[in-house]
Amino acid sequence: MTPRQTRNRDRADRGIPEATVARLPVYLRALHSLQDRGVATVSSEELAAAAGVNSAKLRKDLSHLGSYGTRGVGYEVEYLVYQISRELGLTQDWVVAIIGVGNLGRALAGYGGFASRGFRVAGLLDADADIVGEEISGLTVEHIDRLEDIIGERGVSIAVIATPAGAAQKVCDRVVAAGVTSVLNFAPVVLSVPDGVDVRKVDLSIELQILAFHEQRKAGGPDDLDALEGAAGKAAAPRGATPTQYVEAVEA
Ligand SMILES: NC(=O)c1ccc[n+]([C@@H]2O[C@H](COP(=O)([O-])OP(=O)(O)OC[C@H]3O[C@@H](n4cnc5c(N)ncnc54)[C@H](O)[C@@H]3O)[C@@H](O)[C@H]2O)c1
Repeated sequence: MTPRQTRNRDRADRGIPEATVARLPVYLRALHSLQDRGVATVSSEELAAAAGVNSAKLRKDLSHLGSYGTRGVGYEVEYLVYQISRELGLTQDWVVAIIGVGNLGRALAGYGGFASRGFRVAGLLDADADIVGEEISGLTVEHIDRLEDIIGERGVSIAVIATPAGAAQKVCDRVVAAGVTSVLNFAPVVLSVPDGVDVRKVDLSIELQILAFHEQRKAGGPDDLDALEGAAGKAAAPRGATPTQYVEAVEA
């Protein structure tokens, strides 16, 4: 069993809800910014406000990690960063391959923030012979024909798909067949994957549409999110929800 599978099983055994897992990166980001400001301890109210959730939910989430804070003092920032990082599997390095090295793939390849968070880009792959061989951020773009070898040789565990929509499912099938069980999909298509494979989809146009909705509301449009949620027949997003929280609520 891989370390990731072991951790998932442990998490399932301890019954950490998926919704809690989805909020842990948000807490971590807030904690990192507290660390940057030299803050050593934080109350649940402060951390909850920084993360945009209510403090009761935050305390419940953190209790799943066995972290209860100290009455009157709060949580020790450094230790909480460690606990959440450990839970999310960020205390080890993850090897990432980016497939599709066009506008988006290049931007992702050049982003320095992955490495500092434990994600090492070890492969850039493309189908276009004109792009293959190009050097981007210290890596040479390789041909998609080498996908399976690269995944195996370099221990790739996360595939980032930045191909056009029409190519994404086939690429996904190949990475999954090669043993990758985590896919970050930027292509505007819903990928089908077997059980045991996690796909996260990033869609900036959805985020923009939600911001447009909030803009309209600020300008005196529909009063709140209920109309949109009602139309979609979905559960209510928290009032003042960030776009990401809104999407999570709508997708729940
Ligand atoms: N999720 C978002 O918010 C967001 C934002 C922008 C673009 N996108 C999507 O991301 C994808 C990439 O956008 P882009 O602007 O970089 O496009 P692009 O055309 O610049 O790049 C796509 C790259 O994929 C390569 N490619 C095509 N088929 C392939 C295959 N079978 N295997 C490997 N590589 C292949 C192409 O050669 C090209 O280099 C598109 O699907 C686009 O719709 C998503």
